[in-house]
Amino acid sequence: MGILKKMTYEGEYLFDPRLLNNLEWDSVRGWLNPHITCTEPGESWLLVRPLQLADYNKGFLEILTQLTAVGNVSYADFERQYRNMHKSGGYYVTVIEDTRSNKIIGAASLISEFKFIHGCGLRARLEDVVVNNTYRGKQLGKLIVVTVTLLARRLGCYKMTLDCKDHLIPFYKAIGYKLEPGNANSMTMRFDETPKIETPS
Ligand SMILES: CC(=O)SCCNC(=O)CCNC(=O)[C@H](O)C(C)(C)COP(=O)(O)OP(=O)(O)OC[C@H]1O[C@@H](n2cnc3c(N)ncnc32)[C@H](O)[C@@H]1OP(=O)(O)O
Repeated sequence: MGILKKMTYEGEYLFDPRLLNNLEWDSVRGWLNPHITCTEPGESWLLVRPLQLADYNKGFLEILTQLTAVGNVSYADFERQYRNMHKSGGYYVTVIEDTRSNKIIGAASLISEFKFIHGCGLRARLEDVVVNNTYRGKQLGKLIVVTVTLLARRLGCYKMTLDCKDHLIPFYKAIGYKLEPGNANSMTMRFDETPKIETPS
């Protein structure tokens, strides 16, 4: 099974695309109106899938600049970091492609983390959510976030958390995220505005 699984996606996708099939979309009915899913996103030209190396040339980094500073990332940098993520495991960078233009128009990352607590459980973090500004307001933000959230559930994570600006609280509340009383603070210590990309030894 291990070898078969590797042959079908390794090198092609950051993670096995079959993980996005048959997620529990019925459990989130009402959050997206009309109801769309990652496998039936409402338009034939919308494709929700794991990140690929080829996305470097499909505008993946360009849309991330609508979220934060990306810096000068060469293809070699991108490939090294992609392979770091693949090797490390636990990185589920998911994108939406407009197949008419072959451009990445949305992205969100689920990062899973092994814990000793919660019975050696797995927790999830939501990171780097963005939709290209010309495609906003069409539920694609909700679609990509709910996709990776359902994926976290499928992976067996006991919770998924995120940090966001105040004005986005209603966006996340509409898709099930809650501010837990006494537990909704986010604190930061910055070491570097543009962290270096390094390969773990
Ligand atoms: C964990 C993190 O990564 S937090 C960082 C989030 N990303 C960013 O801030 C990057 C810039 N912003 C974006 O890329 C987009 O505005 C996103 C991803 C936040 C939302 O994408 P969209 O495709 O526009 O979202 P979508 O169409 O699914 O909107 C759903 C609802 O959220 C609301 N909403 C969307 N964006 C915003 C916003 N910036 N501020 C307030 N409300 C918003 C919409 O009004 C809509 O409400 P409705 O369903 O009642 O009409």
